[in-house]
Amino acid sequence: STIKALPTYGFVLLLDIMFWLILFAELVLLQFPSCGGLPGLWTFAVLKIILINTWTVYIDDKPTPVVKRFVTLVCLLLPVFESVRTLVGFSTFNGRPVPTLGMIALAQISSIIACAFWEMDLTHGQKKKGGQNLGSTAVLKRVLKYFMPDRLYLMFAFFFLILGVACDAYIPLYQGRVIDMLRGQLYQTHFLKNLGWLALFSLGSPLFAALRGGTFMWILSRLNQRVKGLLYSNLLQQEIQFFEDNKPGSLASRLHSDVDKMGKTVALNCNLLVRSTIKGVLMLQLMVRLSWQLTLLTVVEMGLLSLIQSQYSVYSKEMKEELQDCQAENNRLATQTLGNIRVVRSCGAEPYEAGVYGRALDQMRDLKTRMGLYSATFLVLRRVRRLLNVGIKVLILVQGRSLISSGQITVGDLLAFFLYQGPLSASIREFLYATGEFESTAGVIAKVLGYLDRTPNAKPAGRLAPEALAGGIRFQNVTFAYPSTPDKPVLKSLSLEVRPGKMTALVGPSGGGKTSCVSLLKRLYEPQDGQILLDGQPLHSYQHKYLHQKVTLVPQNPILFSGSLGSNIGYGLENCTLGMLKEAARRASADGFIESLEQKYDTDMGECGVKLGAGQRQCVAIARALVRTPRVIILDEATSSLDADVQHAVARQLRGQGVTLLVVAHQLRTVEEADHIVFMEGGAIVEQGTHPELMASRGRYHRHAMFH
Ligand SMILES: Nc1ncnc2c1ncn2[C@@H]1O[C@H](COP(=O)(O)OP(=O)(O)OP(=O)(O)O)[C@@H](O)[C@H]1O
Repeated sequence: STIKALPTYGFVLLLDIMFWLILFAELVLLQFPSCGGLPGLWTFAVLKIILINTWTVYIDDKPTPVVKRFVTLVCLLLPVFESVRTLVGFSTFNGRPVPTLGMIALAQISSIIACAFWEMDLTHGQKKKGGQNLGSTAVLKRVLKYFMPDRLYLMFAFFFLILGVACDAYIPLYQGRVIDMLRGQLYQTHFLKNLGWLALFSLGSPLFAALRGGTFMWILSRLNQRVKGLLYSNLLQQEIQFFEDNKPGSLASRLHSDVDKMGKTVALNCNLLVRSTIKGVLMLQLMVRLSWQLTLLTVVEMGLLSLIQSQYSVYSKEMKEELQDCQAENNRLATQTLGNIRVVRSCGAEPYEAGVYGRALDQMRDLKTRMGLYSATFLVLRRVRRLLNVGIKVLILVQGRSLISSGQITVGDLLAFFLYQGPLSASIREFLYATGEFESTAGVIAKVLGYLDRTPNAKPAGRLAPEALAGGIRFQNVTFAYPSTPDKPVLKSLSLEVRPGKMTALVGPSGGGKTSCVSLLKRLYEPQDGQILLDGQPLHSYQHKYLHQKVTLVPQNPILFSGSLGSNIGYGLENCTLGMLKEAARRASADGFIESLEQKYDTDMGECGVKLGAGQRQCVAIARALVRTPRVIILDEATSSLDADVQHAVARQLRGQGVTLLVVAHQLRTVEEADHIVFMEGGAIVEQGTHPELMASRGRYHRHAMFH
């Protein structure tokens, strides 16, 4: 699209030149002394935008937004530049009829460079999850959105940045002037004034740099806090499968190091980009004022240098990464083989392993040869560049000498010119570094943005939260496969009724689908077909918090968090009193051992969690479920570690509450008393009834009971 739009860009530049020529001609013909200062320049720019935008339609039916941006940039760059200069008090524009030809050319070249960077996107596009392409410009725009709440502070930061850069840019100019005065070339009356400016700029430069740096750091810390908070709460909303696909370690690294990297890259590189661009343009303009011929020579030399340097940096970075990967792979190969030497030996695979390692070494050798070739070529180019540099310096001196002798510039001007060369090349390097650096981290940033934007792959929770809940559950033709194995349904058109206030048991061999039913009931996954009803309403129509408070799960291996034992029982509940904790612990038969602990409910689980036995942990988990005053309690092998007496005491307690009990068990002894027993195998219900009924029918349940 860029190539296709080239004639349009050319047309825009031609129109711009044509308008300037018309302006020059009119001023000469009508004998106007100026174009009307800044207001005139702005009016002229706005007129140009309207006319050029209207006329580009003749050459391009549908000009892209980039073309429109280009038109705006070409037209507005000069008035903006002159306005800023007038604001900081350095404009000489008011004294001139119109900007010089050099300035107009500079504005056009800057616009071309800026648009080229923007449109080329400088990226190869980063693949977003779902195959969507997210280029680095889009990434940058997205990240800038997160800076928006701090836009006022950002304005301050950029204000300090511009002031600092302006000070930096004017220091060499005044150094040259002061030197001229020392040589008596300029009027001595100006000496103190120029010295004052020099001192002011020299003081302003570090002061504004410090203010700019401090403000940026502060904005950055606020951005990190904001993005991490948003990312963390969005991660917590994701469906369970997401956490199976993305390991906690990688998510934590996204949350911490990648968000830090994102903020740092964008803030520091925007800072560098703006600083180097403004500084570069300001210095170029001052250099053009000193001598456009010398500037042209310098720009040619620096362009070549930057091109060579940036190409080499890109290649060397890519190859270093390739080398690191190659080394890691070789390391892995050697460790794997040497670590499993018994298997290698017993399979007689030594020659095979030696061959594999040999091929990996060949790859490494080829890579190192390529690296050597590149660095040798770069060395030659650097020598050539050094020669070029000396040649151009000699040309500048020769040209400078003739300009001095013709009185066009002073010795101070020539000195100032040389003083500008170093900072200008540093600005170009900074600019290239910033764009390269941003490009290399665009992938990391795109990933963070992908997580920030991710919407959970589950039905959103509803608003139902009835005061009274009977606790009846019905599975209606539920078909379910785990998202990681979509072709392998673990529940096949399952229909099941769990009566309110009764005890229902799910039994059957391992892998039959019992835990999957429980997971669906807790909405950890969504069924692909059919629905699950709670008191006649689909599960997803209940409020998220309400559902998990009324339907509680006690897993076989409960997880206790660090913190006090009390906070573990009341986990996730606001306004949970000690009385409520004690009552829940009593009903879960956990009060006995808790009271024996030195700090009772304040005992720190970080230290003590590991000391609790499996049975005690299960009691804490049952208390955690009971403190929520649930209407449905799911016990997934939840009392397997309790001794028989405690098991019966807990079961009696729970049955006496009138709550619905859904018990998953391997040991049939624990479910003999259940009101209803469902035998599951291969994701379907094979048999159901009471214990005596099922035993009498002598089917699968009976056979299973014989072995358990
Ligand atoms: N997260 C998962 N991803 C993919 N498949 C799973 C997942 N969890 C369980 N499965 C599979 O689903 C099937 C049913 O497992 P489920 O845990 O529901 O059976 P179960 O009857 O509870 O067995 P157990 O008594 O051993 O816990 C099994 O084949 C299992 O391999």
